[in-house]
Amino acid sequence: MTDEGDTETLLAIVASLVDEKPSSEAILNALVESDGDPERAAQLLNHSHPNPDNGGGKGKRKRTSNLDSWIRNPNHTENTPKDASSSKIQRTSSPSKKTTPVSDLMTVLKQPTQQKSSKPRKPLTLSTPDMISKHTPCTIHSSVLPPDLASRLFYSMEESSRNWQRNKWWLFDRLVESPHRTSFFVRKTDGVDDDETWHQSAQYWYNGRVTDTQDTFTPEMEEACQIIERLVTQEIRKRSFRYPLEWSGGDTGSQTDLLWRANVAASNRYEGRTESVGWHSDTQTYLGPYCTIASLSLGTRRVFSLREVIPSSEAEARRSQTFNIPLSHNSLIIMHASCQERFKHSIPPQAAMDVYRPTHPRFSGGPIEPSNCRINITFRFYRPDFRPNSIPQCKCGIPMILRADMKNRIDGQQDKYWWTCHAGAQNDGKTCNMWKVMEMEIEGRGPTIESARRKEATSSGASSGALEKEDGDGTK
Ligand SMILES: O=C(O)CCC(=O)C(=O)O
Ligand SMILES: [Fe+2]
Repeated sequence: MTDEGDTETLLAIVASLVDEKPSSEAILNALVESDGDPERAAQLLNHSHPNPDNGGGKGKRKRTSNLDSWIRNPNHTENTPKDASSSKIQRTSSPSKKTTPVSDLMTVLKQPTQQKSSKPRKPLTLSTPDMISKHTPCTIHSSVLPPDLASRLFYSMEESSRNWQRNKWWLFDRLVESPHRTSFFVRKTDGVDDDETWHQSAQYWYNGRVTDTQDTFTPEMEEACQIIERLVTQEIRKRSFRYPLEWSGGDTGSQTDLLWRANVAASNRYEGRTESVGWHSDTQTYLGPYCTIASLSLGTRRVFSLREVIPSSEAEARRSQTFNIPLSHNSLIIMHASCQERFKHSIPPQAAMDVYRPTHPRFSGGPIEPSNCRINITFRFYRPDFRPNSIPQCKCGIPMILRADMKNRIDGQQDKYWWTCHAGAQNDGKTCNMWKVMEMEIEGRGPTIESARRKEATSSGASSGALEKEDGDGTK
């Protein structure tokens, strides 16, 4: 996972800007006080109380035009942690001494900052499917698998996940580590075609770390996937609005066709109430724009938080709202199109947590074994038009990653995506900093909802004939 927790990102950045490391608690408090701005938080920690709005206090550091050099060459001054009283910012488990959970430059650039003068709004708990559909681009589905399959899947994943690794990658000059264990799986029988190159994409999940892992769906995952694919397809068909850049391939209109298929899955293990994943949106390198992700919860109930990133153009007019959604065993949350473009999500640490008691024993006649573990499986449809050999490479010679420009999005019609260098994650923080705008048509990607509509208009004679471009075949 390339964009591990944004709160962790902020923690590491602030830590890199101060001389003596304050506690995570002190950094979080400073971040709360500075509305999530790492530079201001570092100033608060370095000085007693500079006021950036009236010219700054003594030693106020000038923001350089290049954030990268700003992060790499902090002008350290004295360090006086400020003990702020309230903390509405999402707390995550404390970073370890050697490693600090974080991410990459583009994540930093896309921080969901709050309005300068306003206090964060109180989080709203969404406890019913209707509330979730009303406030977010998600739908929730409880008891999605037959109970015995859900139990079998939980047991098998719980057992194998004991050996899963924590993701490790470089952020600037420090090695950081995810506050949970994770693993990536490729489907044996790719639901879309016979292409086996999805195995290459596993490397991306581990932040570019070369790995021999060739995990494929277990029989229980395959069984669950077949149920989930049908449900996701039904839910997509029910959506009243489809975004122009959504994938439209394979939709013949037949009700038995599957619009959405999972060809990979990523799984996370959260032990106890403190393991977490910080604020992030999922990188869209192989998912493409306006993707749909189906996330299955097994084991202990944890809260899933969503928070809208307010576009810069609306920052003065409205404030972001955090939504908390409790996810119980055997529930599926579908993050529909626009969720990765508009919202960040997280699994925050909790003050308390109920132990999970499986309905079925691990072995017939065996005892019920309570657990404090949550397993999450995100079933993902990697698009044929974003297959590994179509991903541009940066000057470092490795595949770039794709991100939506969340802060500058407009209306879902003309939004931008950026390809950016990702080498630094595994290269002692060294990156070529290359980036470029993703251009669907020029890169020959599709078919999309938009290109399918144009094709239909052209073939029905409704078009003026100006739109004659063929859709890409997705193999580039
Ligand atoms: O555990 C979850 O529900 C969320 C996991 C997640 O956000 C991810 O794997 O990208
Ligand atoms: Fe995610």
